[in-house]
Amino acid sequence: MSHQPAPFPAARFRRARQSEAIRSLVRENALCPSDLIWPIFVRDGEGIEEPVPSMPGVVRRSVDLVAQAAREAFAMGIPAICLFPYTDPALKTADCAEAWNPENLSNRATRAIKAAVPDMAVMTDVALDPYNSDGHDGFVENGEIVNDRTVEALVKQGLSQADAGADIIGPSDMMDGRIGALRQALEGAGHSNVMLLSYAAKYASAFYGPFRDAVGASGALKGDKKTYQMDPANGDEALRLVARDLGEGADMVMVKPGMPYLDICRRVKTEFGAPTFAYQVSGEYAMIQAAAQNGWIDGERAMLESLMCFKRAGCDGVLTYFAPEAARALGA
Ligand SMILES: NCc1[nH]cc(CCC(=O)O)c1CC(=O)O
Repeated sequence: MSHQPAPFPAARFRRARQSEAIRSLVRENALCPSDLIWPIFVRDGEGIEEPVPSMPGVVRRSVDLVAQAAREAFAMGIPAICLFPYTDPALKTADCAEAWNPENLSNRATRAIKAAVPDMAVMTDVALDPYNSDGHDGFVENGEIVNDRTVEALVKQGLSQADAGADIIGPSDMMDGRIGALRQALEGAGHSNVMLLSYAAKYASAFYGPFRDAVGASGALKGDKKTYQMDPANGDEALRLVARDLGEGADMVMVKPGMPYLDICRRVKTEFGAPTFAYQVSGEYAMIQAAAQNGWIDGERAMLESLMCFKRAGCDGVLTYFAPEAARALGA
């Protein structure tokens, strides 16, 4: 590509910005509802929609209302939903066995969505934090988050999600070796079509705060997640992790959080060309909503701009709590 434009006035860049018709002709990227994966929170009960205070506009839904929400989202062109369970503290045990209970909330919600909207892709989360009384994504032994025993549990969890009908399994735990172990187990169990969307470059971030409220893990979390999630100072390491996970059998990779890590999105897409997703996490959502509620920014414009920027950075799609609102704003 030549970076030497003709001298003024042969080149007037404003010509290409003079009207919406012209701007739309030269626009480099597009944002559509089909770029969006909608993360939702599932809770027990029936007919319940319970607001999450730190995420205005986001609710925890009972399974029956999850199915209804999926129907509405699919009608707006959103192709995938990602499930996060709000687990009753009484079900959190040292062995995290609820994580692979075929009747756990996540598996029931998967079956309900698949029954209501068979063509909607269901993505599930592999990590132990919703089931672990200390809020960590892995087992804790003598203050250490242990890797290999955790991977064995993650495999059981992933298999139970595949058995329930999940299309895409998203390991968000950041243990080493889990993608290879999951891929091998899925192949062995006849789930060769189940996809792995690896949270390959997941950072130890302050932007997950509202999510931990939403799944009831905030009070529970002892310490931090810095021994398994990435240091925000690192970029090259993200490329090594993506290479590793693609090599172990990931079909798609994710960068998380999103907006502060667009440089990582671009580097991952340019380097590997694999399906690349960003997670616009709870804290990013909360920032935009809070500023909009205060009248400090135009919430809809900020939402659409932030989502378009993921496309420009090379992402194929975005996990975002804004999915239904964005689809509506895009005219779905
Ligand atoms: N396995 C945990 C998990 N899965 C998704 C998120 C965060 C999502 C968000 O903030 O929106 C987290 C939080 C964490 O790592 O503590």
